[in-house]
Amino acid sequence: MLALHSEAPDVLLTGITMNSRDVEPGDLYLGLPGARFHGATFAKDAVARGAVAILTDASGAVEATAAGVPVLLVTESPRDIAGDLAAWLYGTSTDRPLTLGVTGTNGKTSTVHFLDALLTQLGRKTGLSSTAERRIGDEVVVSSLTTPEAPELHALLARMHEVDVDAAVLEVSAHALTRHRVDGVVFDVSAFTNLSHDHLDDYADMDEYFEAKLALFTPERSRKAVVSLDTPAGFAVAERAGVDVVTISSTPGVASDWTVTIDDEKPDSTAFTVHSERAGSFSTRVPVIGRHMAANGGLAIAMLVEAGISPNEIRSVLDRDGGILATLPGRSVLVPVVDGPAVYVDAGHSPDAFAKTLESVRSLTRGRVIMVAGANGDRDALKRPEMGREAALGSDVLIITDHQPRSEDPAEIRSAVLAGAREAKPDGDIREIAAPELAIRAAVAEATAEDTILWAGLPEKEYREVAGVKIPFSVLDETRAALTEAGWVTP
Ligand SMILES: CC(=O)N[C@H]1[C@@H](OP(=O)(O)OP(=O)(O)OC[C@H]2O[C@@H](n3ccc(=O)[nH]c3=O)[C@H](O)[C@@H]2O)O[C@H](CO)[C@@H](O)[C@@H]1O[C@H](C)C(=O)N[C@@H](C)C(=O)N[C@H](CCC(=O)O)C(=O)O
Ligand SMILES: Nc1ncnc2c1ncn2[C@@H]1O[C@H](COP(=O)(O)OP(=O)(O)OP(=O)(O)O)[C@@H](O)[C@H]1O
Repeated sequence: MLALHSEAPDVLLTGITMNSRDVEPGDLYLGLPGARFHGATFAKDAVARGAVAILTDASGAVEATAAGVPVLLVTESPRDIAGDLAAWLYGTSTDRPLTLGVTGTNGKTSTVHFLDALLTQLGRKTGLSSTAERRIGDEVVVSSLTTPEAPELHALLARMHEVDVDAAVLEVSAHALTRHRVDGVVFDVSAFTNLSHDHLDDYADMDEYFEAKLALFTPERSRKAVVSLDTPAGFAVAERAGVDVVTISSTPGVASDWTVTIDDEKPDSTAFTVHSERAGSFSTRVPVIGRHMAANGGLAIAMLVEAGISPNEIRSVLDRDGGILATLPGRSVLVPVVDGPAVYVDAGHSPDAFAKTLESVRSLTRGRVIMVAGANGDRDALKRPEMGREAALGSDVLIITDHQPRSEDPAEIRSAVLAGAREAKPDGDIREIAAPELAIRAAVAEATAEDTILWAGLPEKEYREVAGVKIPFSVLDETRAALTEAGWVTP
């Protein structure tokens, strides 16, 4: 499959990358075909930055050869070997920290942040890769994709090993599995959270999306798996996984190795007990609302026990600290208001995420639930009416607004969400306010101290992408400003 394309002198490779902009001197540059470009187009740039060899396919051969360094030709799909090549070059098959991975439609980011917090509480040095953040110990690494491309991922693990990171916690997206980004990584423990409607722009149907996730649970990718039975897909993963599986459930009445039961729900935390026959009970809390978040916290604890960390050590740290001390970026963030409405912002952008967060908000609200919601452009359009439906069914007042239209017409996105909402609740109080800064102000104007406002669907970023342009915008700052202008005190 591999062929040397030029009269190649010996070269010493010290790194590997598939992005010309990230090339370091001594790197092997992978010039791979993509949706927009062929990576070989950037071969000369890569060499100018210090690439000492190029790997490409037949269609990239001419441009790669013109760059003047040895070229390796891969006749079939070169992406398929990138992970193994990177693992070999960086030695990450053996020299890497304890590696934990989480996949599923929702709860990946939350679970890896719970894992990271708990490991830190246990005195372990951690590395983390999530949608929200990428970090090696205290060193922050810039991230764009949820799961980095294989060469970047292996470099990350190698660097973690170099600086004595004890455990790496990684979010594994379906795209990462489909696109070979985690190839060459064998997770010590991997986990499955749930499966619900999302990403049907990238996958033909839910079956294909499920198969993408299932690929994590093979001996090439995982040693052991903790699988949540909270959605029907969990049962199918447990049945079809090619590795040892232990199951966990937060659904009453479902038999599983680990169970999560809710003990208490507060506006700023959820107390729960996670139990297994072998490890006993852990009664603790997560600093965020929702039974689903307790399920994620229980999953994190179960993963650490299954990874071999002593249950008693975990129990004593949880008791000492009063729970898992995580800060979840943008996930059900409580905006403090003195004697006012409870206000949350949540990054959830799928029908099930809306439903779960609304359910927990409802159980904590004496008055009305006022929701500000929107959907993003250039992503699965089929889920928009379903998001509208869940939003309408779970709230008393629903304000549909613009989030990140990206290249799409925002009015069309709103109208799809509105259609689902109005169909589900024809007599509901459902409004359309395009500008998000006005939508949150309308929600605040409506709210009494007994009510809860939930603004869901926008990540905690410093911008919104509109017509391809990133406009400065902070969902948290905007919410605080709206509350202050309305006379509420926000400490
Ligand atoms: C569908 C998909 O995943 N596409 C990713 C993919 O694009 P591509 O292979 O089509 O690449 P391309 O842009 O045509 O470029 C071809 C090649 O030239 C290289 N290049 C390109 C330009 C340049 O100046 N130099 C250079 O070397 C690129 O690195 C690439 O290897 O490789 C690019 C480089 O790594 C990624 O930026 C791009 O992610 C796009 C932006 C994306 O939106 N991905 C989403 C769908 C995604 O992966 N999301 C999941 C999370 C989903 C979730 O759970 O919410 C994720 O893990 O992030
Ligand atoms: N276990 C769960 N079940 C259902 N919904 C959940 C669960 N955990 C979190 N959510 C909802 O999904 C939203 C996103 O959570 P999180 O960021 O942890 O998921 P994710 O899988 O990383 O998603 P993404 O990478 O697409 O942001 C949360 O803000 C919450 O609304």
